[in-house]
Amino acid sequence: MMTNVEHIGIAVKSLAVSNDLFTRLLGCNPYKSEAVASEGVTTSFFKINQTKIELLEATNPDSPIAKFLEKKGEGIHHIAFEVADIYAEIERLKGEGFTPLNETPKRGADNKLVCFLHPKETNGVLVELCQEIKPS
Ligand SMILES: CC[C@H](C(=O)O)C(=O)SCCNC(=O)CCNC(=O)[C@H](O)C(C)(C)COP(=O)(O)OP(=O)(O)OC[C@H]1O[C@@H](n2cnc3c(N)ncnc32)[C@H](O)[C@@H]1OP(=O)(O)O
Ligand SMILES: [Co+2]
Repeated sequence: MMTNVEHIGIAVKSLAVSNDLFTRLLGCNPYKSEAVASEGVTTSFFKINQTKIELLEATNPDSPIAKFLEKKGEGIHHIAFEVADIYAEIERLKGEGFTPLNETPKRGADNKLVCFLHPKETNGVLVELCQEIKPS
């Protein structure tokens, strides 16, 4: 089952500009910046108590973020939920009639395994599942 909102993903044109904006807005600096080449993004993470904000800038024109920006402009891109066992959650959601975009979890940012559901199946909200990768 999903346990909490792990992060809110926000598509931005420029991390440099938005890092400054969110630093002023939230009153704290980002705690990390990380590129995820497989997704064509560079991310920047802010954390206030248990709430995380993930800023995402596209690193190539084929990136989902580039397409999103082209179509919708800057704004909330996805909501990520934390799960304890992403494999079990994928199976549970399939049993509920959802079709995960990637049945095999992929490596995300911030030391996570991730999976996405299509916004068409979730009232127009791109949903991400995140499981912390535990040290083996
Ligand atoms: C993993 C690293 C990091 C992390 O947290 O660890 C990330 O979060 S990376 C985030 C970037 N990666 C992804 O978003 C992967 C999952 N996304 C996708 O596979 C695609 O973006 C997909 C399938 C959601 C849409 O791709 P498509 O090529 O179909 O794009 P279209 O522009 O044709 O969109 C089709 C349809 O969906 C609507 N749409 C697209 N993106 C979103 C969105 N983020 N939220 C809501 N709706 C979205 C788009 O408007 C189109 O609707 P239509 O009514 O047909 O115009
Ligand atoms: Co995310």
